[in-house]
Amino acid sequence: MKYPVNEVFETIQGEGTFTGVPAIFVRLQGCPVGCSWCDTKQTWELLESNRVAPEDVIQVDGAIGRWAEITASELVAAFNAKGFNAKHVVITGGEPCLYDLTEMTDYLHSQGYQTQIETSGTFEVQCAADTWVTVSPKVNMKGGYQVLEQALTRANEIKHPVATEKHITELDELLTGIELTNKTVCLQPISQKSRATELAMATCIARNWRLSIQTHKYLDID
Ligand SMILES: C[S@@+](CC[C@H](N)C(=O)[O-])C[C@H]1O[C@@H](n2cnc3c(N)ncnc32)[C@H](O)[C@@H]1O
Ligand SMILES: Nc1nc2[nH]cc(C(=O)O)c2c(=O)[nH]1
Ligand code: SF4
Ligand SMILES: [Mg+2]
Repeated sequence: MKYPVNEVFETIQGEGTFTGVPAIFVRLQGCPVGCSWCDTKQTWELLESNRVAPEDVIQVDGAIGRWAEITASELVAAFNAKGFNAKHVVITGGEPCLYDLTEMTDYLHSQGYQTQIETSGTFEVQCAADTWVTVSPKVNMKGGYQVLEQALTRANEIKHPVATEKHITELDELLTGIELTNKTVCLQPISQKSRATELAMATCIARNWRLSIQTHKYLDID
C-alpha cells in the first residue's frame, strides 16, 4: 500500500510518554478535522498540485504541504539511505488514521522498529497489536465521535490538549466508561500558553495524571 507522506525526519520525540526518545517521524498528509490551533495546518489538504517525488519528502521540511506516495519498504530503504539510527518510528500527520496503518506498522516491526501513532481518534485506528497508540481526542470536531470510543479503548496513552477548564470537563466526559487501567492520561498545554501550562500542571497534580510538554518547541527543533 502507498501512503501519502508529507515529511520524514529524525529527531527527539518531544511529547508524551516517549519524550526524549530518538525517533523517526513519518508525517502523513491529509486531515479533515480542522483544529483552530493545529501545529500542522500544511498537512490538511491532499492537493494533486502538491504531489512530489519520494526523495522530495525525505529530510525535507514539509511546511508547504507537499506529499509523495511511499510504501513501507521504500520508507525503510530511505531510513537506511539517510543513516537514521532511531528505532522508534512515530506515524503522525495530518491524521494518520485516515489510512489503514496495519501494513506499515507490521512491516516496520518486521524490520526491527517499534512504532507509535499520534491520532485524533476521529477515524478507526488500524495498526499492529504492538503499536503504541497515542490518542489526542478532538471534541466537537469534523469527523465526529463515532469511532472515538474505539480509539480511546485501543489507546495506550490519552494525551489531551488543554487551554481552558472547558477542555478538562470535556475530557472527563470522554473518559466516562473507558477502562483506564494500563493507560497513561496526560494533559498537553496548547501552544505553550502560560495559562494553559498552569492549568495543565495543577490538574495533573490534582488527578495524578502526567504533564506532556511540547519540548521540541522549547528546544526549537523539528
Ligand atoms: C499535529 S497532531 C497530528 C496527529 C493527529 N492529527 C492528532 O491530532 O493527534 C500531533 C499532536 O500535536 C498536538 N497539537 C497540535 N497542535 C498543537 C498545539 N498548538 N499545541 C499543543 N498540542 C498541539 C495534537 O493534539 C496531537 O497530540
Ligand atoms: N520533536 C517532535 N515531537 C513530536 N511529537 C509529536 C509531534 C507531531 O507533530 O505529531 C512532534 C513533532 O513534530 N516533533
Ligand atoms: S486532528 Fe491533528 S492534524 Fe488534524 S487539525 Fe487537529 S491537531 Fe491538526
Ligand atoms: Mg509537531
